[in-house]
Amino acid sequence: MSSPTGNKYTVLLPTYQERDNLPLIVWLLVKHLGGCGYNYEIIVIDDNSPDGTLEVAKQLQEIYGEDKIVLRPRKAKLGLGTAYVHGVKHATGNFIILMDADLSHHPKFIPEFIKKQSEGNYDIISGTRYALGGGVYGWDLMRKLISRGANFLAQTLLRPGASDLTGSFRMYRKDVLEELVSRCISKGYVFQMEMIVRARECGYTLGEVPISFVDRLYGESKLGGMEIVSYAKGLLYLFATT
Ligand SMILES: Nc1nc2c(ncn2[C@@H]2O[C@H](COP(=O)(O)OP(=O)(O)O[C@H]3O[C@H](CO)[C@@H](O)[C@H](O)[C@@H]3O)[C@@H](O)[C@H]2O)c(=O)[nH]1
Repeated sequence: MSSPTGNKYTVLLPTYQERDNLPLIVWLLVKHLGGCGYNYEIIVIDDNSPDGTLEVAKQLQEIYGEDKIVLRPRKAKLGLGTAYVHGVKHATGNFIILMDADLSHHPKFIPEFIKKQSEGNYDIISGTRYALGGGVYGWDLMRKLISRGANFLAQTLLRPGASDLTGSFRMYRKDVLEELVSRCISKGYVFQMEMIVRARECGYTLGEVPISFVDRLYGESKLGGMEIVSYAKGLLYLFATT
């Protein structure tokens, strides 16, 4: 079946300890991309998860095919930002979707990203929790405050022209993403914010789609104290240098 838009979409799924989430997120991606006739591939970038995530990914590859599920594992946990950079090198789509593998980002929004992109011919589509129609469900008050606070600080200091700077559900033109990762120095969660700052520097256009972010049911967040410190350092660095 040919893709309704004539494009190929690569989904990058970074995984660390996502054995229980991977089968469902992959099934939902197959349903919302393959089921709508889109040409797509899913690249799983696993960082040697001790829970056997890679073995589950191999089983999914047998079910859905090697052209649909591509495995690009790494030997150690090297950080979320670098996992995306690694995945981009292997992507064959002309649009690339970055998202979490823990079911916080529902694949049902991807056709909305695709529609928005084609309506405005945007370089980047960013899913936003912090604009009208978006939301966060399942986080405790502390986690909501951390996310809102980080976003507010970044908005105030960087004025980047995107309402959700810390979110990670986005779609990029491949050449745009390649250019941005070549400029980006962040390795961890702060990568998402730096990408938007670099996009503004390059003059790329950005459209937003409201999304609902739902906290994971299985497994645990990897956003610990060290990541928060590194986010704060990254924010100050971007404020001072851009
Ligand atoms: N390969 C790889 N994957 C990783 C790593 N660290 C995290 N991941 C994967 O990255 C995704 C997000 O990680 P979580 O730890 O589940 O993130 P979260 O707490 O739900 O954080 C969400 O909110 C943050 C703040 O808004 C976002 O910055 C973040 O991207 C994410 O959407 C998951 O698929 C997780 O397995 C890593 O070092 N390597």
